[in-house]
Amino acid sequence: MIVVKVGGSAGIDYDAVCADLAARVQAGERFVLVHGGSGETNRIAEALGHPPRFVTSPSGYTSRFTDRQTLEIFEMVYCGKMNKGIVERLQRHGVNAVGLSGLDGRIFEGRHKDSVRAVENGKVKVLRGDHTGTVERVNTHLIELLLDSGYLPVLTPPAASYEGVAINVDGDRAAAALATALHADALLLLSNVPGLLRAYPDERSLIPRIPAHDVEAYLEFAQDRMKKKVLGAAEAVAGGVRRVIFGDARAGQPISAALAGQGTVVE
Ligand SMILES: Nc1ncnc2c1ncn2[C@@H]1O[C@H](COP(=O)(O)OP(=O)(O)OP(=O)(O)O)[C@@H](O)[C@H]1O
Repeated sequence: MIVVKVGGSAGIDYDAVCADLAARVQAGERFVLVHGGSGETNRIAEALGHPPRFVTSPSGYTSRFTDRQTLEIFEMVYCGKMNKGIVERLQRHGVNAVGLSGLDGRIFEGRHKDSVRAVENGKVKVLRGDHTGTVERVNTHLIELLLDSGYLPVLTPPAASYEGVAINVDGDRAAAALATALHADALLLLSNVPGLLRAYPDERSLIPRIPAHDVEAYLEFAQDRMKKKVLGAAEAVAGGVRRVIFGDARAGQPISAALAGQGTVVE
């Protein structure tokens, strides 16, 4: 079983990802796909007159401040346009994909964090009305039912809070929790970069290997949103996933290339 998370940044080639995935599914491999949608969400939020707001925590992590209106735009894009676009591509390749959010069947569950500490103009502020959280529990029953019946699950945030409220969660860390819960052999985190770069954005500075016991030491190379990927990788290996690969989803056969060892391999 392999969990693939494909991001939502500009430049990702979903046709390439879906064609590669379909061929491998048809050859008999088991996959679950998780996806993001940040680039398109930013674009649509701007167009709807409710531009995105990113906040940076005192420890340096960047996240989307998700008020109710942002959550609804987020759902339109992630669960609607992005999810159905991927399901449609897979269906065209003859794979019976089923698109679900973490809310559906409570696949992804976690605590709702209503307030966030953010550094703005050098000062720490507490912002309320945030619909975010972190996946703490993965309910795999529905996914296993689908897999056992020959469907390919295509999952996306948001998650469900314990009270049943939709919460925006990081897709990379959700995929890491999923890979752990499913005892996956590998977790692929595919995005619009060749892997983890030592000197971002210089693509020649790709870090090819990271020892599994030392992932957190590599957080220093990751800026802003890449930090969550490195954290997700650390969580997955701590959860028993033997291999995590940061791979390139911009062209070619992104899944096969990552499984062949291209990108940054954590093991
Ligand atoms: N050291 C680094 N190596 C590689 N990329 C980095 C590094 N530091 C920061 N980045 C940035 O991290 C980005 C990838 O993270 P991001 O969360 O934007 O992608 P995603 O997974 O495609 O999106 P989504 O949130 O929609 O799932 C890259 O596009 C790059 O700009």
